Amino acid sequence: MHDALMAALRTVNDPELHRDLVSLGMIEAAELGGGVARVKVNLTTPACPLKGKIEGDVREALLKVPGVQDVVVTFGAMVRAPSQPALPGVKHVVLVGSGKGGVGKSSVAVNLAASLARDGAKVGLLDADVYGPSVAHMMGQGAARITANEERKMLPIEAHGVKFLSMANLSPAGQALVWRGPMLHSAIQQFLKDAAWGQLDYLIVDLPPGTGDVQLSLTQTVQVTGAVIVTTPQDVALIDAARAIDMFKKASVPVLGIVENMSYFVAPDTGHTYDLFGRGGSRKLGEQFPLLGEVPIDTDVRQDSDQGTPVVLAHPDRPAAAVLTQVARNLAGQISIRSLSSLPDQLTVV
Ligand SMILES: Nc1ncnc2c1ncn2[C@@H]1O[C@H](COP(=O)(O)OP(=O)(O)OP(=O)(O)O)[C@@H](O)[C@H]1O
Repeated sequence: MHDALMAALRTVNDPELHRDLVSLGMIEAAELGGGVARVKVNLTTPACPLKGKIEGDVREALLKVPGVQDVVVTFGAMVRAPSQPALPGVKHVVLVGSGKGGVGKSSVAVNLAASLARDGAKVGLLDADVYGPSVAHMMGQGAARITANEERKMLPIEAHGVKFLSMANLSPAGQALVWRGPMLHSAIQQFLKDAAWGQLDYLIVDLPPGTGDVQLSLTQTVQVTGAVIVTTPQDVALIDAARAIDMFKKASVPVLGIVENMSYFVAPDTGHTYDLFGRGGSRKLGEQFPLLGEVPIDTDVRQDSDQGTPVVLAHPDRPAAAVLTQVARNLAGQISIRSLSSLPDQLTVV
């Protein structure tokens, strides 16, 4: 009967990876007892954007097998590392960049990290926006100070299920750090390599805006899975975003997708939607990059940040939070696609 179940499961494709669940090695167990088929599917990320669809397709396929009256699908998840993991213990480093400042890059980075962690992934967040580190404040840990373990490695601070490091937690509160190029390079190296990140599925890196030394230094320091570009819809922001895309291209960093932030505003009193900056402009950046989501302007995004809890956790039902959650899942899906496209045709079959 196991064979019959597996044969049926071979007809179910992962909708994003376009290969069947069996050859992808995603079926951990499949058994039939008392007319009930019990299947455990191991997803390629706990933040799988298409979990519901996979469950429906598995159910439909198994109900066609003679003797199956009911189907129980359970899920596990294991994020697969690329052939060359980014850092020891860290599977994927994802850069969050923007061409220009103030487009909401840090807000997106923080909410991506919190959302992936809430979905069950092991997540780190590195604030490499050394000129304006805001992650610590947005995580409600502006006053925390970084300590070291017995191996003299920096211990990331933990909040909202995310481990993070920020320059803001090194310097006395409210004081700016003045860094020059080589110091910046070594500071970022240390944050990446001399920190006790432990086991991480995703290390999200909030880059400084623009296309300067820090961004390049990072792409040369570790094997990066890819970059997310945050932009707003107006032409000036898009021109700068195109420049950032070009920088990543030259550094051989794949662009995993675009996030259009402050895309539109829904008036709370009338429900009217206003495209303040000309919504949808990021599609002009080219069809070749997935649009991970269009995030509306929502005062809760700012207020929750100021109060130290990302909006995806503080107000998950707000439209902006729902989009940001979907952006995180779409990103996780893109990372799975990237990691699996480099794997052989046939993986372990149970
Ligand atoms: N979708 C949104 N709705 C409302 N406010 C937002 C939204 N996104 C970001 N903001 C607010 O806009 C301001 C700038 O956001 P943020 O600091 O994330 O931008 P940034 O691109 O990282 O900026 P910098 O270039 O300074 O690093 C913050 O006050 C933030 O709370």
